[in-house]
Amino acid sequence: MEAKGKGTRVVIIGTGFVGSSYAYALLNQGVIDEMVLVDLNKEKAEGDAMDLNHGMPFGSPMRIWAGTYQDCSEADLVVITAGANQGPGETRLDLIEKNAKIFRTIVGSVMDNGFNGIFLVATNPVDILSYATWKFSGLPMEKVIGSGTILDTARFRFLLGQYFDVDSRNVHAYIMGEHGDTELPIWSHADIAGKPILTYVDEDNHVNMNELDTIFTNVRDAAYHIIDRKGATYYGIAMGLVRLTKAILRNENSVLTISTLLRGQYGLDDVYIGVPAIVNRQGIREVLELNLSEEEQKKLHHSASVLKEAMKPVHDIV
Ligand SMILES: NC(=O)C1=CN([C@@H]2O[C@H](COP(=O)(O)OP(=O)(O)OC[C@H]3O[C@@H](n4cnc5c(N)ncnc54)[C@H](O)[C@@H]3O)[C@@H](O)[C@H]2O)C=CC1
Ligand SMILES: CC(=O)C(=O)O
Repeated sequence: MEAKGKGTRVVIIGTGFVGSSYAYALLNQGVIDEMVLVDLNKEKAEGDAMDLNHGMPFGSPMRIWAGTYQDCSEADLVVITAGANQGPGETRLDLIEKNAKIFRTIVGSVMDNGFNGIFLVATNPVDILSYATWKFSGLPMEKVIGSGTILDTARFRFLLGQYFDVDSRNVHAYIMGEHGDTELPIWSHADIAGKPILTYVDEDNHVNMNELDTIFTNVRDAAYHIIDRKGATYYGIAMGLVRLTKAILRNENSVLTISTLLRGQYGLDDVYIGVPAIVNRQGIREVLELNLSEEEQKKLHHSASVLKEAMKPVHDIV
Protein backbone atom coordinates (compact mmCIF):
# COMPACT_ATOMS: atom_id res chain seq x y z
CA MET A 1 0.00 0.00 0.00
CA GLU A 2 1.23 3.49 -0.82
CA ALA A 3 0.63 6.34 1.63
CA LYS A 4 -1.92 8.83 0.40
CA GLY A 5 -0.59 12.15 -0.80
CA LYS A 6 -2.59 15.35 -0.51
CA GLY A 7 -4.79 14.87 -3.55
CA THR A 8 -7.74 12.84 -4.69
CA ARG A 9 -7.46 9.06 -5.04
CA VAL A 10 -9.52 6.79 -7.26
CA VAL A 11 -9.24 3.01 -6.99
CA ILE A 12 -10.41 1.08 -10.06
CA ILE A 13 -11.42 -2.52 -9.38
CA GLY A 14 -11.32 -4.49 -12.63
CA THR A 15 -8.91 -3.33 -15.31
CA GLY A 16 -10.45 -5.09 -18.28
CA PHE A 17 -11.73 -3.23 -21.32
CA VAL A 18 -13.91 -0.81 -19.34
CA GLY A 19 -11.58 -0.28 -16.36
CA SER A 20 -8.46 0.33 -18.45
CA SER A 21 -10.29 2.63 -20.90
CA TYR A 22 -11.57 4.64 -17.92
CA ALA A 23 -8.04 4.78 -16.49
CA TYR A 24 -6.70 6.04 -19.81
CA ALA A 25 -9.43 8.69 -20.08
CA LEU A 26 -8.82 9.79 -16.48
CA LEU A 27 -5.10 10.20 -17.14
CA ASN A 28 -5.76 12.15 -20.32
CA GLN A 29 -8.18 14.50 -18.68
CA GLY A 30 -5.99 15.14 -15.62
CA VAL A 31 -8.87 14.75 -13.20
CA ILE A 32 -7.21 13.20 -10.13
CA ASP A 33 -3.90 12.90 -8.27
CA GLU A 34 -3.69 9.17 -7.54
CA MET A 35 -5.00 6.21 -9.49
CA VAL A 36 -4.80 2.66 -8.13
CA LEU A 37 -5.51 -0.34 -10.35
CA VAL A 38 -6.75 -3.59 -8.77
CA ASP A 39 -7.63 -6.75 -10.67
CA LEU A 40 -7.87 -10.44 -9.92
CA ASN A 41 -5.37 -10.72 -12.73
CA LYS A 42 -2.53 -8.83 -11.00
CA GLU A 43 -0.30 -8.91 -14.03
CA LYS A 44 -2.94 -7.14 -16.11
CA ALA A 45 -3.20 -4.37 -13.50
CA GLU A 46 0.60 -4.11 -13.30
CA GLY A 47 0.95 -3.98 -17.07
CA ASP A 48 -1.72 -1.29 -17.31
CA ALA A 49 -0.05 0.78 -14.58
CA MET A 50 3.31 0.57 -16.39
CA ASP A 51 1.79 1.43 -19.76
CA LEU A 52 -0.22 4.39 -18.37
CA ASN A 53 2.80 5.71 -16.44
CA HIS A 54 4.78 5.79 -19.67
CA GLY A 55 2.29 8.35 -20.99
CA MET A 56 2.86 10.65 -18.01
CA PRO A 57 5.32 13.00 -19.73
CA PHE A 58 2.57 13.78 -22.23
CA GLY A 59 -0.17 14.39 -19.66
CA SER A 60 -0.78 15.88 -16.21
CA PRO A 61 1.39 14.66 -13.34
CA MET A 62 -0.26 12.07 -11.13
CA ARG A 63 0.67 8.80 -9.37
CA ILE A 64 -0.51 5.51 -10.82
CA TRP A 65 0.18 2.06 -9.42
CA ALA A 66 -1.17 -1.49 -9.35
CA GLY A 67 -2.41 -1.90 -5.81
CA THR A 68 -4.50 -3.93 -3.40
CA TYR A 69 -7.71 -3.49 -1.46
CA GLN A 70 -5.68 -1.84 1.32
CA ASP A 71 -5.36 1.20 -0.97
CA CYS A 72 -9.12 1.69 -0.63
CA SER A 73 -8.77 2.91 2.95
CA GLU A 74 -7.62 6.31 1.68
CA ALA A 75 -9.67 6.40 -1.50
CA ASP A 76 -12.17 9.13 -2.31
CA LEU A 77 -13.82 7.04 -5.00
CA VAL A 78 -13.85 3.31 -5.72
CA VAL A 79 -15.03 2.50 -9.23
CA ILE A 80 -16.07 -1.09 -9.90
CA THR A 81 -15.70 -2.30 -13.46
CA ALA A 82 -14.87 -5.92 -12.59
CA GLY A 83 -16.81 -8.98 -13.63
CA ALA A 84 -18.16 -10.77 -16.64
CA ASN A 85 -19.37 -8.89 -19.71
CA GLN A 86 -22.05 -9.93 -22.21
CA GLY A 87 -21.25 -12.39 -24.95
CA PRO A 88 -23.04 -11.96 -28.31
CA GLY A 89 -26.80 -12.34 -27.78
CA GLU A 90 -26.52 -12.31 -23.98
CA THR A 91 -28.54 -9.67 -22.09
CA ARG A 92 -27.19 -7.65 -19.18
CA LEU A 93 -29.63 -9.41 -16.85
CA ASP A 94 -28.06 -12.77 -17.82
CA LEU A 95 -24.95 -11.69 -15.88
CA ILE A 96 -26.66 -11.31 -12.49
CA GLU A 97 -25.66 -14.45 -10.67
CA LYS A 98 -22.02 -14.49 -11.75
CA ASN A 99 -21.44 -10.83 -11.02
CA ALA A 100 -23.44 -10.59 -7.78
CA LYS A 101 -21.15 -13.23 -6.23
CA ILE A 102 -18.05 -11.41 -7.44
CA PHE A 103 -19.45 -8.19 -5.96
CA ARG A 104 -19.99 -9.71 -2.53
CA THR A 105 -16.25 -10.45 -2.36
CA ILE A 106 -15.14 -7.15 -3.88
CA VAL A 107 -17.35 -4.86 -1.81
CA GLY A 108 -16.55 -6.86 1.34
CA SER A 109 -12.81 -6.45 0.70
CA VAL A 110 -13.16 -2.70 0.07
CA MET A 111 -15.18 -2.18 3.27
CA ASP A 112 -12.88 -4.41 5.37
CA ASN A 113 -10.16 -1.86 4.66
CA GLY A 114 -12.10 1.03 6.19
CA PHE A 115 -13.36 2.66 2.99
CA ASN A 116 -15.61 5.62 3.60
CA GLY A 117 -15.77 7.29 0.21
CA ILE A 118 -18.13 6.95 -2.75
CA PHE A 119 -18.72 3.82 -4.84
CA LEU A 120 -19.31 4.16 -8.55
CA VAL A 121 -20.51 0.95 -10.20
CA ALA A 122 -20.40 0.20 -13.93
CA THR A 123 -20.49 -3.62 -14.05
CA ASN A 124 -23.68 -5.10 -15.51
CA PRO A 125 -26.45 -5.44 -14.72
CA VAL A 126 -25.54 -2.07 -13.30
CA ASP A 127 -28.83 -1.22 -11.56
CA ILE A 128 -28.91 -4.51 -9.71
CA LEU A 129 -25.22 -4.50 -8.81
CA SER A 130 -25.48 -0.93 -7.53
CA TYR A 131 -28.31 -2.06 -5.26
CA ALA A 132 -26.16 -5.01 -4.14
CA THR A 133 -23.20 -2.69 -3.50
CA TRP A 134 -25.39 -0.44 -1.37
CA LYS A 135 -26.56 -3.45 0.65
CA PHE A 136 -23.14 -5.16 0.91
CA SER A 137 -21.37 -1.93 1.92
CA GLY A 138 -23.83 -0.59 4.48
CA LEU A 139 -23.01 2.93 3.21
CA PRO A 140 -25.76 5.53 2.85
CA MET A 141 -27.47 5.32 -0.56
CA GLU A 142 -26.11 8.76 -1.53
CA LYS A 143 -22.63 7.25 -1.58
CA VAL A 144 -23.38 4.33 -3.89
CA ILE A 145 -23.96 5.41 -7.47
CA GLY A 146 -24.50 3.29 -10.57
CA SER A 147 -23.55 4.60 -14.01
CA GLY A 148 -27.19 3.85 -14.88
CA THR A 149 -28.30 5.36 -18.18
CA ILE A 150 -25.47 7.90 -18.48
CA LEU A 151 -24.17 6.07 -21.57
CA ASP A 152 -27.63 5.55 -23.08
CA THR A 153 -28.37 9.25 -22.62
CA ALA A 154 -25.07 10.11 -24.35
CA ARG A 155 -25.92 7.76 -27.22
CA PHE A 156 -29.37 9.37 -27.49
CA ARG A 157 -27.95 12.90 -27.56
CA PHE A 158 -25.34 11.89 -30.12
CA LEU A 159 -27.83 10.29 -32.51
CA LEU A 160 -30.34 13.14 -32.10
CA GLY A 161 -27.51 15.61 -32.76
CA GLN A 162 -26.71 13.75 -36.00
CA TYR A 163 -30.37 13.64 -37.04
CA PHE A 164 -30.96 17.34 -36.44
CA ASP A 165 -27.42 18.28 -37.52
CA VAL A 166 -26.67 20.16 -34.29
CA ASP A 167 -23.93 19.79 -31.69
CA SER A 168 -24.99 16.95 -29.37
CA ARG A 169 -24.02 19.16 -26.40
CA ASN A 170 -27.01 21.36 -27.30
CA VAL A 171 -29.39 18.39 -27.30
CA HIS A 172 -31.03 17.88 -23.92
CA ALA A 173 -32.73 14.53 -23.68
CA TYR A 174 -32.76 11.69 -21.19
CA ILE A 175 -32.98 7.93 -21.26
CA MET A 176 -34.43 6.64 -18.00
CA GLY A 177 -35.10 3.23 -16.46
CA GLU A 178 -33.03 0.06 -16.55
CA HIS A 179 -29.64 0.28 -18.27
CA GLY A 180 -30.91 -2.45 -20.54
CA ASP A 181 -33.75 -3.68 -22.66
CA THR A 182 -36.61 -1.92 -20.80
CA GLU A 183 -35.09 1.58 -20.78
CA LEU A 184 -37.21 4.42 -22.18
CA PRO A 185 -36.75 7.75 -23.99
CA ILE A 186 -38.20 10.81 -22.27
CA TRP A 187 -39.57 12.61 -25.35
CA SER A 188 -41.74 14.86 -23.18
CA HIS A 189 -38.58 16.61 -21.88
CA ALA A 190 -36.33 16.39 -24.95
CA ASP A 191 -35.28 19.71 -26.44
CA ILE A 192 -32.70 21.42 -28.60
CA ALA A 193 -31.66 24.72 -27.06
CA GLY A 194 -35.01 24.96 -25.28
CA LYS A 195 -37.22 24.03 -28.26
CA PRO A 196 -39.07 20.75 -27.58
CA ILE A 197 -38.09 18.04 -30.07
CA LEU A 198 -41.71 16.90 -30.43
CA THR A 199 -42.64 20.32 -31.88
CA TYR A 200 -40.33 19.60 -34.85
CA VAL A 201 -42.52 16.60 -35.69
CA ASP A 202 -45.50 18.96 -36.20
CA GLU A 203 -43.59 21.80 -37.83
CA ASP A 204 -40.90 20.24 -39.99
CA ASN A 205 -41.71 17.82 -42.85
CA HIS A 206 -38.23 16.34 -42.59
CA VAL A 207 -38.79 15.15 -38.99
CA ASN A 208 -41.12 12.28 -38.24
CA MET A 209 -41.90 10.14 -35.23
CA ASN A 210 -41.00 6.85 -36.94
CA GLU A 211 -37.46 8.06 -37.45
CA LEU A 212 -37.26 9.31 -33.86
CA ASP A 213 -38.49 5.91 -32.67
CA THR A 214 -35.75 4.25 -34.74
CA ILE A 215 -33.19 6.51 -33.08
CA PHE A 216 -34.35 5.28 -29.69
CA THR A 217 -34.26 1.63 -30.82
CA ASN A 218 -30.68 2.13 -31.95
CA VAL A 219 -29.82 3.63 -28.56
CA ARG A 220 -31.44 0.76 -26.68
CA ASP A 221 -29.74 -1.87 -28.83
CA ALA A 222 -26.38 -0.11 -29.23
CA ALA A 223 -24.51 -2.50 -26.94
CA TYR A 224 -25.72 -5.51 -28.98
CA HIS A 225 -24.67 -3.82 -32.23
CA ILE A 226 -21.18 -3.03 -30.89
CA ILE A 227 -20.68 -6.42 -29.19
CA ASP A 228 -21.61 -8.17 -32.46
CA ARG A 229 -18.90 -6.17 -34.20
CA LYS A 230 -16.03 -6.06 -31.69
CA GLY A 231 -16.97 -8.15 -28.64
CA ALA A 232 -17.33 -5.40 -26.03
CA THR A 233 -18.11 -1.70 -25.50
CA TYR A 234 -15.79 0.49 -23.47
CA TYR A 235 -14.85 3.95 -24.80
CA GLY A 236 -18.28 5.52 -24.35
CA ILE A 237 -18.76 4.23 -20.81
CA ALA A 238 -15.17 5.17 -19.94
CA MET A 239 -15.89 8.80 -20.84
CA GLY A 240 -19.20 8.67 -18.97
CA LEU A 241 -17.37 7.44 -15.87
CA VAL A 242 -14.87 10.30 -16.17
CA ARG A 243 -17.76 12.76 -16.44
CA LEU A 244 -19.22 11.28 -13.24
CA THR A 245 -15.83 11.32 -11.52
CA LYS A 246 -15.51 15.05 -12.24
CA ALA A 247 -19.05 15.76 -11.06
CA ILE A 248 -18.31 13.98 -7.79
CA LEU A 249 -14.76 15.01 -6.96
CA ARG A 250 -15.12 18.61 -8.17
CA ASN A 251 -18.44 19.02 -6.41
CA GLU A 252 -20.09 20.13 -9.65
CA ASN A 253 -23.79 19.65 -8.81
CA SER A 254 -24.22 18.26 -12.33
CA VAL A 255 -27.45 16.75 -13.60
CA LEU A 256 -26.65 13.29 -14.93
CA THR A 257 -28.73 10.16 -15.52
CA ILE A 258 -27.38 7.67 -13.02
CA SER A 259 -28.72 4.70 -11.13
CA THR A 260 -29.80 5.49 -7.61
CA LEU A 261 -32.17 4.18 -4.98
CA LEU A 262 -35.70 5.50 -5.35
CA ARG A 263 -37.64 6.08 -2.17
CA GLY A 264 -41.06 7.19 -3.36
CA GLN A 265 -39.94 9.29 -6.35
CA TYR A 266 -41.93 8.46 -9.49
CA GLY A 267 -44.12 6.28 -7.25
CA LEU A 268 -41.28 3.73 -6.94
CA ASP A 269 -39.53 2.31 -3.95
CA ASP A 270 -36.56 0.08 -3.07
CA VAL A 271 -35.11 -0.11 -6.56
CA TYR A 272 -31.92 1.28 -8.11
CA ILE A 273 -32.85 2.63 -11.56
CA GLY A 274 -31.68 5.28 -14.05
CA VAL A 275 -33.07 8.76 -13.35
CA PRO A 276 -31.72 12.29 -13.66
CA ALA A 277 -30.08 13.37 -10.42
CA ILE A 278 -27.83 16.11 -9.09
CA VAL A 279 -24.37 14.69 -8.44
CA ASN A 280 -21.75 16.31 -6.24
CA ARG A 281 -19.08 15.58 -3.58
CA GLN A 282 -21.69 13.99 -1.33
CA GLY A 283 -22.63 11.61 -4.15
CA ILE A 284 -26.31 11.91 -4.99
CA ARG A 285 -27.57 15.28 -3.77
CA GLU A 286 -31.08 14.94 -5.13
CA VAL A 287 -33.18 12.89 -7.54
CA LEU A 288 -34.96 15.09 -10.08
CA GLU A 289 -38.58 14.16 -10.43
CA LEU A 290 -39.70 15.08 -13.96
CA ASN A 291 -43.33 15.46 -14.85
CA LEU A 292 -43.50 12.41 -17.13
CA SER A 293 -46.26 11.69 -19.62
CA GLU A 294 -48.66 8.91 -18.65
CA GLU A 295 -47.03 6.53 -21.16
CA GLU A 296 -43.52 7.32 -19.89
CA GLN A 297 -44.60 6.81 -16.30
CA LYS A 298 -46.10 3.43 -17.26
CA LYS A 299 -42.91 2.36 -19.05
CA LEU A 300 -40.75 3.45 -16.12
CA HIS A 301 -42.88 1.35 -13.77
CA HIS A 302 -42.59 -1.61 -16.14
CA SER A 303 -38.80 -1.20 -16.20
CA ALA A 304 -38.68 -1.06 -12.39
CA SER A 305 -40.83 -4.18 -12.11
CA VAL A 306 -38.49 -6.09 -14.45
CA LEU A 307 -35.52 -5.01 -12.31
CA LYS A 308 -37.26 -5.99 -9.09
CA GLU A 309 -38.13 -9.40 -10.49
CA ALA A 310 -34.57 -9.94 -11.72
CA MET A 311 -33.23 -8.88 -8.33
CA LYS A 312 -34.92 -11.75 -6.47
CA PRO A 313 -31.87 -14.08 -6.55
CA VAL A 314 -29.72 -11.19 -5.31
CA HIS A 315 -31.97 -10.69 -2.29
CA ASP A 316 -30.91 -14.15 -1.14
CA ILE A 317 -27.27 -13.11 -0.86
CA VAL A 318 -27.52 -9.48 0.33
N1 LIG B 1 -22.57 0.37 -17.33
C1 LIG B 1 -22.28 0.44 -18.62
O1 LIG B 1 -22.78 1.30 -19.32
C2 LIG B 1 -21.35 -0.58 -19.19
C3 LIG B 1 -21.00 -1.67 -18.43
N2 LIG B 1 -20.17 -2.60 -18.92
C4 LIG B 1 -19.89 -3.73 -18.04
O2 LIG B 1 -18.61 -3.59 -17.44
C5 LIG B 1 -18.18 -4.88 -17.00
C6 LIG B 1 -16.73 -5.10 -17.41
O3 LIG B 1 -16.66 -5.22 -18.81
P1 LIG B 1 -15.26 -5.42 -19.55
O4 LIG B 1 -14.26 -4.48 -19.02
O5 LIG B 1 -15.57 -5.43 -21.00
O6 LIG B 1 -14.89 -6.90 -19.10
P2 LIG B 1 -13.44 -7.56 -19.08
O7 LIG B 1 -13.64 -9.01 -19.04
O8 LIG B 1 -12.58 -6.96 -20.13
O9 LIG B 1 -12.85 -7.07 -17.67
C7 LIG B 1 -13.32 -7.51 -16.45
C8 LIG B 1 -12.16 -7.51 -15.50
O10 LIG B 1 -12.64 -7.84 -14.21
C9 LIG B 1 -11.64 -8.63 -13.59
N3 LIG B 1 -12.23 -9.35 -12.48
C10 LIG B 1 -13.07 -10.39 -12.50
N4 LIG B 1 -13.37 -10.79 -11.25
C11 LIG B 1 -12.70 -9.96 -10.42
C12 LIG B 1 -12.60 -9.86 -9.01
N5 LIG B 1 -13.26 -10.69 -8.21
N6 LIG B 1 -11.81 -8.90 -8.51
C13 LIG B 1 -11.14 -8.05 -9.31
N7 LIG B 1 -11.20 -8.11 -10.64
C14 LIG B 1 -11.96 -9.06 -11.20
C15 LIG B 1 -11.12 -9.52 -14.69
O11 LIG B 1 -9.84 -10.06 -14.38
C16 LIG B 1 -11.07 -8.54 -15.86
O12 LIG B 1 -9.82 -7.90 -15.98
C17 LIG B 1 -19.15 -5.90 -17.63
O13 LIG B 1 -20.10 -6.31 -16.66
C18 LIG B 1 -19.83 -5.09 -18.72
O14 LIG B 1 -21.09 -5.59 -19.07
C19 LIG B 1 -19.60 -2.50 -20.15
C20 LIG B 1 -19.88 -1.41 -20.94
C21 LIG B 1 -20.83 -0.39 -20.55
C1 LIG C 1 -22.32 -3.16 -22.45
C2 LIG C 1 -23.22 -2.07 -22.09
O1 LIG C 1 -23.84 -2.09 -21.05
C3 LIG C 1 -23.38 -0.96 -22.99
O2 LIG C 1 -22.54 -0.73 -23.87
O3 LIG C 1 -24.42 -0.27 -22.88
